[in-house]
Amino acid sequence: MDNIQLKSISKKYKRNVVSGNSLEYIKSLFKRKYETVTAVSKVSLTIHSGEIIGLLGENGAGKSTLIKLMNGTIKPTNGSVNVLGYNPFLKDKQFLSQIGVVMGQKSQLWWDLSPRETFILYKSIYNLSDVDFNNSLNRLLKTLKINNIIDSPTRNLSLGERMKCELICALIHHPKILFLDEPTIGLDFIAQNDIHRFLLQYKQKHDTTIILTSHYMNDISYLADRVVIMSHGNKIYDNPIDDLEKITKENIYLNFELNNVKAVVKDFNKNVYSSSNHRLSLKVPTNEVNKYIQLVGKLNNIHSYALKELTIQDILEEIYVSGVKK
Ligand SMILES: Nc1ncnc2c1ncn2[C@@H]1O[C@H](COP(=O)(O)OP(=O)(O)OP(=O)(O)O)[C@@H](O)[C@H]1O
Repeated sequence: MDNIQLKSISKKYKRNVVSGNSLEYIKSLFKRKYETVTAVSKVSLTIHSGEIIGLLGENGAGKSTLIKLMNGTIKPTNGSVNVLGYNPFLKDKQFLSQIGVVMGQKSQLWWDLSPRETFILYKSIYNLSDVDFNNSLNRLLKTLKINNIIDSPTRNLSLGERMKCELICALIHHPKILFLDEPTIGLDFIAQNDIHRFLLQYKQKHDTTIILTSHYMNDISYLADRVVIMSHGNKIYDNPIDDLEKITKENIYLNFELNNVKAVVKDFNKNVYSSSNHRLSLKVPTNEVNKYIQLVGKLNNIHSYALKELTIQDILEEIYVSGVKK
């Protein structure tokens, strides 16, 4: 079943423009000049129930704007958005009760309240019965293992503890869709892993649709069923993670130590992954490794070579970087 349908949506923002010199700046206080920024351009996307979508892209690529369009925070300039049968921007109560949102850079916890007190506020916002609230909270606390901290003021908690509490706020009412905008930002490796494990476990149990943005490739490669890459407001890639897995098996890095990389590099232009004075890394089809060793050996004296398997992160980085350069 489709949960989210975006049809050719665009979002343009008006941005105030001020030139560098101070006279222009003072003038602009009286007569403002604007430019139009296209944050999202004609994006179509269908997301099915229970999918985890990993949204990737450089800074300013349009990821947060896309999430805000899906959860109704902003209205598209063009195109249509349908989430669970609703126009999200109309903020129907029924719609809001079926989504949860975590914006990694914006807290939904009250700084001077304890997390438990904040959870109780959410209980009344979502109109949960005592039984539903207590069952849901106890289950979430048990899986996230943070029983011991939820009665301290939020300001005293670590970033990792706060993020786990943010997840409770977003999930206390069992939403069908969870929007996560950089949920692991600033977290150490252990806290990141805790969040990964929790999200996978939660999704398996509740079949929740999850839309996740992150700059950490391991968030995406560990969690996502499907990867969508944005660049300059456009969707440049949209494929299942299994496709990426296949590419990692079909290709391999062949790393050489050579006398003179320059003498070789031009003949392998499209295979070159990286090069320096004495090191050359080629990306080659896995079943043609011997052919490439022989070809390089004919052009230069090979000191040594080694093979390195590709990871999903390598492929994602490549697509991501080529999109940014365009
Ligand atoms: N409220 C706004 N007013 C004007 N411009 C905006 C507004 N919000 C976003 N933009 C611009 O739209 C573009 C896309 O921004 P967006 O926040 O969606 O990118 P992002 O991919 O989430 O970036 P990041 O990874 O840095 O969070 C950027 O150029 C940004 O400056």
